[in-house]
Amino acid sequence: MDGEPPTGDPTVQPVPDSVVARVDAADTTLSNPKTAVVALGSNVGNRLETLQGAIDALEDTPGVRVRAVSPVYETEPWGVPAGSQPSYFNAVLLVRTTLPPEALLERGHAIEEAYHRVRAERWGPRTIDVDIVAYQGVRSQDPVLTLPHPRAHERAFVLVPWLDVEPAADLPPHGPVAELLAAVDDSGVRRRTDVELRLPE
Ligand SMILES: Nc1ncnc2c1ncn2[C@@H]1O[C@H](COP(=O)(O)OP(=O)(O)OP(=O)(O)O)[C@@H](O)[C@H]1O
Ligand SMILES: Nc1nc2c(c(=O)[nH]1)N=C(CO)CN2
Repeated sequence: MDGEPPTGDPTVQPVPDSVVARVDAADTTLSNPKTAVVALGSNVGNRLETLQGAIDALEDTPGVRVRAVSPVYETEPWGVPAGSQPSYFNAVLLVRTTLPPEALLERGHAIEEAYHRVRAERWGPRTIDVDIVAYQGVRSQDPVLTLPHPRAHERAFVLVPWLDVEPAADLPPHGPVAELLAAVDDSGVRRRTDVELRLPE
């Protein structure tokens, strides 16, 4: 018959090159997880339970594995007048993920919503804050997702727990986290040895 493919199976259509390229690119992402640094903070409600809930929710996300969880630090609110807010619990996680950075941020926002975080004022009190501190070598100036996080280098409440889980950490373009830490005031960052966050099984 006219037009019959030479292979003999008339149902097999050739796959366009553009589709093959897209599928191959997706496969590379899936088999090539990246490391991201995620900072958590909470200063409203049961801070420890909320941080643990956020860790568990991240672990339950397809394409995300929580690899390391820092100790818990009780920290003085940064960027607001002294005494105007309750103290925070802060922690930092290392995650391995096949999600692109934007999808990881979206997941962080969904977790914030699940904890009824209210965005009323800049740096206002919150049940949970999920920040992407860094995503394996990615640099972005996009205000929706700036990478690395544009204020991480000046925040002892991020640098101290980050160094715990990654002693050789580096924060481009600022430099080694250990050196950055030496340059900031960490007097308001106290380790809470009486409480602990669990790495999900
Ligand atoms: N690396 C990042 N991690 C998380 N959010 C980011 C990042 N870069 C940009 N953003 C954007 O910042 C916006 C405000 O975030 P959020 O309300 O958590 O700020 P904040 O925690 O009060 O302050 P800060 O950004 O100083 O930590 C978010 O809607 C998000 O799109
Ligand atoms: N101690 C402390 N201060 C903050 C924190 C935080 O997590 N911990 N988060 C802020 C906005 O992201 C602003 N100030």
